[in-house]
Amino acid sequence: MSDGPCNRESSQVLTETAGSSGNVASRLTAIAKILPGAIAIAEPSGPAKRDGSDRDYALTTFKTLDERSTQTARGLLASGIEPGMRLVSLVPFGAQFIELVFAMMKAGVVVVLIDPGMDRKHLIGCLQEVNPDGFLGIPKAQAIRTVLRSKFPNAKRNITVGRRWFWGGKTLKQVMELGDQNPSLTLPDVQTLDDAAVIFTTGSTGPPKGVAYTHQTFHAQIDRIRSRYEIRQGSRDLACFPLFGLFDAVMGVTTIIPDMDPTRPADVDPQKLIQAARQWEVDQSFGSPALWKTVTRWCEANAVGRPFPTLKRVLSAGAPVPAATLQSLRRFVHEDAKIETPYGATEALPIASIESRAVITETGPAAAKGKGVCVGARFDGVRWKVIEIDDDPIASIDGVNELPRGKIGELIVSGPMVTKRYVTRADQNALHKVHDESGETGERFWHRMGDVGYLDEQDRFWFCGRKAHRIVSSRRTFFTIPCESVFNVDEQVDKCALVGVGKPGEQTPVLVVQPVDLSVGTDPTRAKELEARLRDRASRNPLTQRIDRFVIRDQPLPVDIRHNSKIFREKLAAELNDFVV
Ligand SMILES: Nc1ncnc2c1ncn2[C@@H]1O[C@H](COP(=O)(O)OP(=O)(O)OP(=O)(O)O)[C@@H](O)[C@H]1O
Repeated sequence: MSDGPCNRESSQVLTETAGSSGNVASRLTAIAKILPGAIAIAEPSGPAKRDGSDRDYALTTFKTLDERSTQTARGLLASGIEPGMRLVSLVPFGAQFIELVFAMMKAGVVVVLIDPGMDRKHLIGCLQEVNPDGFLGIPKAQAIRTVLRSKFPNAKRNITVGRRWFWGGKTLKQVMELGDQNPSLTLPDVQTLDDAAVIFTTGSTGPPKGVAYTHQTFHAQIDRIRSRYEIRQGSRDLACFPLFGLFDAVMGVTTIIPDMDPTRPADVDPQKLIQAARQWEVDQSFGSPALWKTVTRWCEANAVGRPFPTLKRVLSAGAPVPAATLQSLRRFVHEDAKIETPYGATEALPIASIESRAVITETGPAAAKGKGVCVGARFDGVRWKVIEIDDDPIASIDGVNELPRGKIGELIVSGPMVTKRYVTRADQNALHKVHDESGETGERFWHRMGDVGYLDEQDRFWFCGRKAHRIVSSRRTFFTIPCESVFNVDEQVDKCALVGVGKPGEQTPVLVVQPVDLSVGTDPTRAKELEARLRDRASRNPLTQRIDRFVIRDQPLPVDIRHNSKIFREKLAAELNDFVV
């Protein structure tokens, strides 16, 4: 497969990165030199005004962000923390979070980032497996860590962000004082291939996996995101997806921290976003599909005109975004806005992207007929193949059977943004990494995304669901996304999930439906009406003809915490299997 037009851009990307030090945090220092007085972060301070007028914000310039993170990095090193140590960040998203992540990276620390909203059992398991050298966290987090300390035998370097109570370690204030007292302490010389972070997957297919990020991974991500989305210094981003604040800072973009609970994006108050967007003339925003659904629903019911007139770049990732949501959102943002849906995974990001107009006019209507969700064309430097589905490890690329265009299989990817290994649940490495001795790709391995779909004639990927969620009956395989799309077009269906009951090979597909009006689930007459309509839809499409079991719920479907958008189909399947057994 040729890289075609990507080659020119790749050399440009390489040149851009080559000039900087290996440490991704050095990009912040470079930006601070160019834009010292520009605002890096604006964070609401005090409550929103009742009349919706301008509110107060605490401001951090790029110069301050860079200087303070350097001072803290020196303090970390002076307090005995060594490059390469793993420190867990347990600081809520905000200006301080961004500053501390840069400080840890400048000190050469491997930053462990974990979703605070993650299921408690998984959270403790993930942290235990990561075996951290310490925790940098707010008092509440340190108190819990102290109670559980036997689970973290190596966690000796603990820093409290705020007041320290009955546990040991230093406070951030003490660390910063140490930094101040050691102004000539040299920061480590970090290489691009050194580990920078451990970031966890969302856990849609079992407990979250800890992914090792090198500085190179971040460099590759930043270069591609900036170049494909034409992100310029001076932009203002309403960062509804916390990690994007880190990218903003190194791209010279101002991060406006929204007044919302980042662990519950679907519960965002759209009026607060509108107010912030107006006050800051925000031109960019990143949020999950569930967040944009909440926003568009509110705007449809309440908004007059365009509530986000300056918003020209909207990014939404993590799960498919329905064409209807995109179409609706277009009415509320700048008329020339680009609404992009990047596709990728914690292990490999970004892989592909598609703009809303292509979805609305072309790929969305095809998706509604069960063709899958087109996630677009690949990013510069990405290589991809669709191979025959296999649930076992594949040791070498020589052992894969590549499928022709249009055939559904599993997607494998390679490129500089693709991470090499899991550091927790390390057994998953064999199932997800494929060696490529030829090194033709520039990398010596491929990552199996765990997603199924196909490539079209324009080399775009059509996502058909997770490999682990496919339903294998005695007659055929059902892929979740194409089947569900056939039912999602019903105006009474909010979301639905196709899950399998029984053993793989003998599974029966069951469609579990979350109606728009949940009370339908407790009203047998209306539930029967909805079921009859869905049955009719099923019978009219060859893909869904064999689906004849429907469950109409009176509760929302379980979804992930990070995006509120990925349906936890495994939980549903377990519930149904228990029920049937
Ligand atoms: N634009 C998109 N459209 C559809 N699905 C997407 C998109 N972007 C990401 N995804 C889905 O999200 C997955 C990556 O999510 P993430 O890395 O957060 O963890 P996860 O895969 O949900 O969890 P786990 O790997 O632990 O099961 C992709 O493999 C894909 O299934």
